[in-house]
Amino acid sequence: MTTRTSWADLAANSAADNIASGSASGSGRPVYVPPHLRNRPPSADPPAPTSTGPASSNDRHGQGGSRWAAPRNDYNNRSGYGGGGRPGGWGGRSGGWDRGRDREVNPFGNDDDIEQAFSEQENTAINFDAYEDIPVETSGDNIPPPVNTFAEIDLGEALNLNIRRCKYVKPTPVQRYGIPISLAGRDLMACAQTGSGKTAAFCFPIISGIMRGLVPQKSLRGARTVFPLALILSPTRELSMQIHEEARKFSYQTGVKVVVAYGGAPINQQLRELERGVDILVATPGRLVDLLERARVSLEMIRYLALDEADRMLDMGFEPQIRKIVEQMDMPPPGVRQTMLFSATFPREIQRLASDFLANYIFLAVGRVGSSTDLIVQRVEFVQESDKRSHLMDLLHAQRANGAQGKQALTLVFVETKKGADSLEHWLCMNGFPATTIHGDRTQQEREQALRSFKSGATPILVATDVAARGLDIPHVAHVVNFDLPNDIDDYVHRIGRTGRAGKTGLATAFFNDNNASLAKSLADLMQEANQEVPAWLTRYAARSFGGRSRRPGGGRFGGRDFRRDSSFNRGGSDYYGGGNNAGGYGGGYSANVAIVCIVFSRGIGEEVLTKNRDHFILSCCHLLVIYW
Ligand SMILES: Nc1ncnc2c1ncn2[C@@H]1O[C@H](COP(=O)(O)OP(=O)(O)OP(=O)(O)O)[C@@H](O)[C@H]1O
Repeated sequence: MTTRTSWADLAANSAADNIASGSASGSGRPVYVPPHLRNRPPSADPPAPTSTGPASSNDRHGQGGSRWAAPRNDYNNRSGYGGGGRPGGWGGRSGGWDRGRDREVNPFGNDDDIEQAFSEQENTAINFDAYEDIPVETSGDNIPPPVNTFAEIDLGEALNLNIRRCKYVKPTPVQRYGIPISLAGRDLMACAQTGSGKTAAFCFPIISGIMRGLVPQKSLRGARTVFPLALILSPTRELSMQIHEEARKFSYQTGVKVVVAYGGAPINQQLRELERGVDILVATPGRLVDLLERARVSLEMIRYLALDEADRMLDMGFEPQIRKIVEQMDMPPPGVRQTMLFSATFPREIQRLASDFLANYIFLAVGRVGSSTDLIVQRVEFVQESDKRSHLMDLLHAQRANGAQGKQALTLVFVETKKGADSLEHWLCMNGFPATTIHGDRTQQEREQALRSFKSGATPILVATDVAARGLDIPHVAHVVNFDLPNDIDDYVHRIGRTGRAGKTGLATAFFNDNNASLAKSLADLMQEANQEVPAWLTRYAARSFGGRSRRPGGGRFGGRDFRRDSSFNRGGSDYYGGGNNAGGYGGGYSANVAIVCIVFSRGIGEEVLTKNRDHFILSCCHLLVIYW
């Protein structure tokens, strides 16, 4: 890799006069300076060196302690909430970390110069035509209007520069609508299709808000507790790492510091990183609870809370932890903090739970809630269990024969169990197909190594459990194979969404047999809605089946979105929903037509049935009485 000056650094340094120093004068010791104090006149210190060495965005954990400044000092000199507005516009805030001895690693690498980067924009940009006709619905009070360009949004100079470095030419629909809503300080529940740019939609307003210095800072002198201003929670370690990497790019030289904390990695290293200062903490719930219980992190100063894959974060697996973090620690309540929930799927009962975390929020749906994008060609093939391996082999051979014209085409294969993943990987390797696995029984190091090897194309087949189903943005995944279909149609939507991202097309193949009968109806409905060819045999299965675990009330393009519009929700005198725009066309959906359902089970079976069908029960019942014997 070349180590010449990156275009990003050149651009930043051309505005050297504006670079905020923030170094502790006199001490010679670099200190963390909170963002609201960084908009200072340039100091005598030299600007940051323009070459950052060969560090890549993936070597975060190998950097030892050299990346950031010494432990943060007291930063009590603060502005209050909402205080001050934006004096003098944004132009002056392009500096970042203390530039005494330490420097911010350039997360864009050192690969391009300015000219080259901008000339490449056209080629690499998202295919926006793919989003032209996408239906968008918003509901709630006083909804800020959408924008058409990033230039229309006052995000700040340094962030705008990073958006250009990312080669984002214009905002995707979820960004066009979502960013103005969040910048206006409103809570948001946003549902948009996989691969449509939700990460930036929640990161930009957070970074911009912190840059504006509207958030007070706090530290306790001598204490080791840190007080992040924003918290981004995601369900998996790999997704948290990815969000962290994205957020670091967006916040490069803005002065906003992003730190990640997730399980499976040594906590001491993460503690050290936190001690160097944190504005935005990206975390998985388990590790965050650990940090909170050790009193190493306080949520007292949280101004922004974002839940990525919010429906997953609020389903049974995570809900208790999320409630603990959000409701039982020291986080400011809804209305004081700003809360943003994002996902591609938002079952109604989860929306209901989620509303506990929000204040007078706006609901945004880009495309139908939980729909898949029609950029993904979906195929379903009837394959008996015993034939699955040979069928997969046929697919892979055909793929090889068709060739990807020198480009690395990656295949992601989803299976049900961790054992199944290991055994399929072994079998593939034995048959000459380089494969690796990612699942919960592998060490974190192995998981990260597997992902790296897959991304690089060294092992172009990744066999995965649902741990890789959500959020991961891996370029060049050309084919997703559902070797084992999931029980839940929403999981299917997220899995196939690992391909066909950012306006690109992709292919998803599912192996279906009698074991998947309960998914037939929701799968057929989903495919039909995404203009896919539904095999006649699947339609017959669908006609026979009860409907699977479909949590999609209403049906039709705009059936059932914001749950506040559901008549059964409003019946009890609830007054959540306050109007909105684009009304009309909402399907009725489920109604609470069963007062009490009494289920009598033997213990083991009953628990399993209940666990698997909880959401369905919640949808259909007001009260559920369960008796075991
Ligand atoms: N405005 C934009 N212009 C060009 N590319 C963009 C833009 N916004 C996002 N992208 C790119 O699109 C890809 C998908 O974005 P992202 O991972 O945020 O999708 P997502 O909606 O969160 O998907 P998922 O539902 O799977 O989590 C990323 O590679 C991102 O860099």
